[in-house]
Amino acid sequence: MIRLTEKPAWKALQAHFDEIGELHMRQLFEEDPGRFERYTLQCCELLVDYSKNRITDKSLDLLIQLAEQSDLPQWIERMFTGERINFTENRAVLHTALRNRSNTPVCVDGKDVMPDINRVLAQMREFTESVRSGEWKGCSGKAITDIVNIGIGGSDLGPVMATGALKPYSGSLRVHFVSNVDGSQICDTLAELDPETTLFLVASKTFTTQETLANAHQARRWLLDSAVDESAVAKHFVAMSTNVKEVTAFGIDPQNMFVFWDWVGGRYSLWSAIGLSIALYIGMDAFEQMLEGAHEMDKHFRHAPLRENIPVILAMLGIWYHNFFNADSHAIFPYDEHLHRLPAYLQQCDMESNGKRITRDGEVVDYRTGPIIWGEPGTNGQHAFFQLIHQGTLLVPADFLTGATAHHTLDEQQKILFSNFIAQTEALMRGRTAAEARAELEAQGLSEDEISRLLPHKIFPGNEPTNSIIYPKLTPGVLGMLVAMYEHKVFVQGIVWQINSFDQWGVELGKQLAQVVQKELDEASIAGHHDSSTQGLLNFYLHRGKG
Ligand SMILES: O=P(O)(O)OC[C@H]1O[C@H](O)[C@H](O)[C@@H](O)[C@@H]1O
Repeated sequence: MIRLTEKPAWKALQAHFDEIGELHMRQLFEEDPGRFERYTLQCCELLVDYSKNRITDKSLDLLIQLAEQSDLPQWIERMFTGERINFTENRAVLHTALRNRSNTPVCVDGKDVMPDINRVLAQMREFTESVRSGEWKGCSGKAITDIVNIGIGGSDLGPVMATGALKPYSGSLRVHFVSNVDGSQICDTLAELDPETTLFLVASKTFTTQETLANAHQARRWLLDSAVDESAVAKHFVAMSTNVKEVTAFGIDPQNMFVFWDWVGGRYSLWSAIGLSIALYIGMDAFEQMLEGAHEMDKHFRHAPLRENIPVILAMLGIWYHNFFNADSHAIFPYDEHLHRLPAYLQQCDMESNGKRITRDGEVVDYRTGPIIWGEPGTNGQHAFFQLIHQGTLLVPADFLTGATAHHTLDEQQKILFSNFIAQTEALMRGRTAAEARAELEAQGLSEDEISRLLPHKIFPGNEPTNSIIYPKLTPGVLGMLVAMYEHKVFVQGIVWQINSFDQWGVELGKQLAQVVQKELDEASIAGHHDSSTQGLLNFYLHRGKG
């Protein structure tokens, strides 16, 4: 494998950066009135305007050449056709099959996975309809009113994000999420609930995750405290997992189990049975609309030429900033309150996928890989950290997302929201020159002394890159498209960076050490092999702050 930094397109990008790295977007817009037309892409209802980026046609040519020199089209096919591209875990990567609404066969080792997928979707439909209609009864004969999803990481973040996003489509069931091993979360959640009308969904791909099992056992004890006997578990617990053995060992009837498969990565699993809480909340029809939206994006990603391909363009722009401008982070700003957990969801999707430093050849990389993903909904961020983006010293490329229409009827507020979306992306691009700042201060009637004192503080460099991602309304289909768009963006970057985006060995070490420490705490005896900091903290805990 040719090292990334040895590729001709990489070297050409380096030279190109030296030429245009300082160029201001203001100038690019002034010189080129067709910039919006040329630098926008559409997939169904989704419009992506990437014109406010520090690029020219040549930058795009070179970035696309880099994608080609990374064999991206071949890698896309390898993923969609079920090759075991997650080679450190020897697994295929087929979350796209979960939303393959055209139902064409998708084979892993010669076996079509579509019949199994369709079987679980049918099982989810039957179950969700039964719970939502009140036909499914709890152990005392009452209908279910509250769903508690117990899971963490990929078994939590997707459902949390999607149920938040699709709240306007919800029915009468309330949904709660317990992920943290901190007992406060399950205690606070259960305190509001009635065991007779609560249904627990234990969501865990492996069914061995410590946090999830601790919370699930606690929920089971809470239920049984008020139930006549253990048969209540069958009416109040279901599981979504790949591990039948552990689900059975926990005491959940395999009849109440919704399976998925090892070729579904945890952080790509909201389309699978892990999405059961979403389906219960919004109904199976709306859940399938979400799958359809994702499928539209999959078709676009698989078939659109690289230059017109939304995830490819977003990915290559990210590479442009992280690798050539040395940007450390990428921000996600949804101007859509319902997407308030999208940044958290994308943190796992992106950072667990591309936070790697070893190439597919086992070498340490000599370039940056995955960025820090962060963000908050607009307009809240504006009143908190936007100062740094406008006038600080760091370059923070950002995605701004919004819907043209809201689900509420407060048109005036929607207009204010949209105005802010537009104003921020414009201000970040244009900035404010010294001459503009001076003119403003003069118009306020300030003395020359006051003007020269204030002027440097009133200048905005601008030239901060943003993508504007806009849709008519946040429907299940649009949400599916958005999430699939980001999944594929992450895929493209992983391919170019020559890493495996689908394993997550980096989460293991902490888990192993926690077990050692837990044993020491159980025995109230510390083995003494820790460093002085760790030892001191353990002593503090054991003596409850007195030692
Ligand atoms: O679904 P589970 O097997 O319980 O795993 C939950 C989470 O555990 C680990 O921390 C992994 O890093 C995540 O990718 C995964 O989503």
